[in-house]
Amino acid sequence: MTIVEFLNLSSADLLSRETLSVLLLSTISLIVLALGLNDHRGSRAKLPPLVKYKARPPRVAPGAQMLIPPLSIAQWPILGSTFDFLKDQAGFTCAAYEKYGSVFRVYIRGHVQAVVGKEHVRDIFLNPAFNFEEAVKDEYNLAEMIGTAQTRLEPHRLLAAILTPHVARFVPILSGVLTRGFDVGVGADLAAPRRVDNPPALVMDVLARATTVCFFGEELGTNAELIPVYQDFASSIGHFVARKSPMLALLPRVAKFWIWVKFNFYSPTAAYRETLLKHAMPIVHERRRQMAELGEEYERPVDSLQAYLNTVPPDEPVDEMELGTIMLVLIFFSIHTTTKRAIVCLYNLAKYPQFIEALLEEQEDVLGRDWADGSVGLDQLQRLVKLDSFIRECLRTSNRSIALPHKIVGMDGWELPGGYVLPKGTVVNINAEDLYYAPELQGPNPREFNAWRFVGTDKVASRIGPDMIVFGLGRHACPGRFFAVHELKLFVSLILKRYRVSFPPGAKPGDSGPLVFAPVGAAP
Ligand code: HEM
Repeated sequence: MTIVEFLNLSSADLLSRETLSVLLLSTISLIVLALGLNDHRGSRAKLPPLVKYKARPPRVAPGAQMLIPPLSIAQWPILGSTFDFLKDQAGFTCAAYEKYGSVFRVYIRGHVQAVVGKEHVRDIFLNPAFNFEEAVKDEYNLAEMIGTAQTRLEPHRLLAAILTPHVARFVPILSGVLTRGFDVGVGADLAAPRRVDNPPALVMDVLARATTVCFFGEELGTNAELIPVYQDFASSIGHFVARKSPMLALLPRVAKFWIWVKFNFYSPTAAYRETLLKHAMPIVHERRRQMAELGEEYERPVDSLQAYLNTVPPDEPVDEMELGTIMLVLIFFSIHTTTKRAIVCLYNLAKYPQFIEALLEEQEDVLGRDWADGSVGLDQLQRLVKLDSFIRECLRTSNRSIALPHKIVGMDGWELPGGYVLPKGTVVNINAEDLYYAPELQGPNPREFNAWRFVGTDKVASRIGPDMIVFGLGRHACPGRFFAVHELKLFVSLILKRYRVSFPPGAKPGDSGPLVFAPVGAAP
């Protein structure tokens, strides 16, 4: 939620059950605050910008100064710098960097947290002393929220078994379903330009169907009762994870308690799982019946659901809790993440039309003209190098400024240049501005959107490294990134093939708002 959205909350929002409940919890929290029992060590009175660290001194090399890094500007009680940060994330982060250097602390969204520059990325992602799950556990327990805590499922291993090996076979399926999605969402035989008022909703609809057809097959992927589950599950969890309510955003302890109450007494996850299973189980039974009856003769569907069923011994029943959770895991990690980046690609096509001609030329050279029906293959997608660079540039330029928190768990204190020490338990974020706009990592003029920035380099869109952490890095790096990039490539290719996207007359080019889809040939 931006500050503008916060200030524009209607009285209905303010009187909503959630806000009122949170207000009550907030009052309790304020009393706790007043008693000094919280850990918001951000107020000026308690923590001057640069202090000697005294309590529980961490182990440091002999002679090293024991300094914790400075706390950034504009501190308010409880709010810290939250609103300044939300108002202009990039400006706030760059100003703090300018003032304090590569390591500083911020007091945002109810926590004092550290922010470090690009030179520390490897440490944070590759050193097991830093832990992502522990960082977010202060606020919520994702495994409990999406249900994996009640099963033996490990998302990384799961995808290695039921998604990654099948990605090549999903490519033609994706192109077919995406084509149909655009037929419905924008129009199959568009004769004149059409204004789309809510492009993000269109993108979500098109991608949710395409993704879930690959995961669960045609019938479940296009099931009208399940489409809202695919679209809403992640945001229903994200509402809590991102702490969208202003009260939740500012009071992490209250938020944690609220999430605990919500997920222990009226878990939305259980309801979503039940709806999924209601539709999935008859299909599962039918597939297993045919597997048993026809054996090798059975033409097994190409989807992740079938890949999972192949692992269940024929004489054992399918564990419904496990299957339902697998479906939720796939939905949770894939749809919103990919949709968000597809929306960025869409608006960038409208903002930077100068790149379109070359993208189209490449498309016709590599794919020919009649590929959209599902005849495209993975090898062809891999030859779309200009498109790949365009997508990586979209990924590079669309990140949160302070991102990917990890908690120091495996050492008493982390020593940094300048004599600073971050004690065990500190949550450390990456300064994404420093990383994504450093010429030594990204090439010349990093603030400029250059679609061909990565052409002729080995930096493909799915390649992670200390210069690209949009998919994380190290042990927990996103296992769905190859699938996601293929999907983005097909999504952009289809738009290029069929439409010219622009902002409505008089509208300022930006990252949101209505767009005009003109059929190719009728473009202005
Ligand atoms: C553009 C789209 C996507 C983005 C930006 C993205 C980003 C991320 C990030 C940042 C992480 C955390 C990495 C870390 O902790 O180091 C992650 C983890 C994960 N992603 Fe993605 N992701 C995307 C698409 C997908 C898709 C399509 C799937 C397929 C289901 C997927 C499945 C997962 C899973 C299962 C994890 C957890 C891995 C673990 O905990 O070991 N993601 N993703």
